[in-house]
Amino acid sequence: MSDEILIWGAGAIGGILGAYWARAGVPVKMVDIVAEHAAACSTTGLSIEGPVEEFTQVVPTVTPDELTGTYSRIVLAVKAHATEPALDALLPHLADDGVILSAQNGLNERTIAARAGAARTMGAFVNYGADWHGPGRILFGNRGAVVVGEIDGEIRDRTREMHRLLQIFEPDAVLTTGIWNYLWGKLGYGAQLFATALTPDSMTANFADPSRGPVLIALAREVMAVAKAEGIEPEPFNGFDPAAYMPGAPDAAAARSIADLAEFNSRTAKTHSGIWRDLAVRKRKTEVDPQIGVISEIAATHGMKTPMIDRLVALIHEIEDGTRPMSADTFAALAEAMPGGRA
Ligand SMILES: NC(=O)C1=CN([C@@H]2O[C@H](COP(=O)(O)OP(=O)(O)OC[C@H]3O[C@@H](n4cnc5c(N)ncnc54)[C@H](OP(=O)(O)O)[C@@H]3O)[C@@H](O)[C@H]2O)C=CC1
Ligand SMILES: CC(C)(CO)C(=O)C(=O)O
Repeated sequence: MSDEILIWGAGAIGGILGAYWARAGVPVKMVDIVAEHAAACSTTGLSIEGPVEEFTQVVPTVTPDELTGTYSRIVLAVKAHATEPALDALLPHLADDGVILSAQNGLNERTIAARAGAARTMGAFVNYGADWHGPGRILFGNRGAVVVGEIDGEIRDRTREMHRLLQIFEPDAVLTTGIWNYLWGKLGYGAQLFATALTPDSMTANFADPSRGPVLIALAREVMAVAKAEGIEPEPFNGFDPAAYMPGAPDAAAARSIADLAEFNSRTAKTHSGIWRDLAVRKRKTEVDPQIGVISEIAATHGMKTPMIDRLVALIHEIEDGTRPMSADTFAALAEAMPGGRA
């Protein structure tokens, strides 16, 4: 069995982790389906670009069909809708007593636990900003919250070890007994980010637009109400304040969180979300179903309705299908689902 940490998905999130760990001398290997990217990382090196830090680091990287061996620690960093196909190829390489760490947006830990077993699943919440710019090139746009924890809340030796490893990359990384609280917080923020991608505008331009604030607030309120029904107590991070969107919270608190998110996102070199990038640059499907659609499925188990989320998912699909543009009008179409009608 190999001692190397295996990173499955060497894109924006996984590639940065791999470059930092390799530079620190941590044995690491990456796996990615983009053969040109794997070749560049292994030979000329992976260039981390942007305002946080710039360096080039060789990181051994292979395509899934080239991988051999068994690994005790695998970091999964593919988009949420690639989780199942990635697991098909990954599971034969996971040691019986090994663990998969999900470094993704969404509730992928549920999918991983169903396939790999709960004992072989660990959760992470990542909010640093990064974009894959081409083979061997990743923009590190900004530092952001990084949190790790077991899905059953216990802290084990392996959890402490993963926390120590994450601190090599992000010194402020947090070790938590409540990883689901962070993942649900990110779902609320994630819904807002999907809404910003209905338009061509930057994340910060969306959060700073007074006419869009009420829509972004209504979306997060819907997600936080579902979190509450699930018995989750979402955690705040980088300007997103879950308490501000909880049932009964004053409008002023929500408005303050929106202003804080405008401010946080004004300081990144990654101006637009990964969702916007999938739609506008990569021209491909987004993670909307496993990341956002799942919220209405969970809401239904509590007898709750999520009209804003449902409308958001439908609008993103229409952009993916080319039947709607990314525009202010498309954002306005989301506003029509607000409680009481338009903002
Ligand atoms: N980028 C960011 O700033 C942030 C992203 N996240 C989350 O992190 C997760 C990863 O996103 P991100 O790094 O941006 O995505 P990227 O698309 O940049 O990276 C994922 C990489 O994995 C590759 N891949 C896809 N399927 C497989 C597979 N089956 N086996 C191996 N490799 C595969 C992709 O190839 P291909 O492109 O060809 O599909 C791509 O190179 C997502 O859930 C995202 O929402 C969270 C916080 C911030
Ligand atoms: C904007 C960001 C980086 C926030 O973490 C993100 O999650 C995304 O690009 O989808």
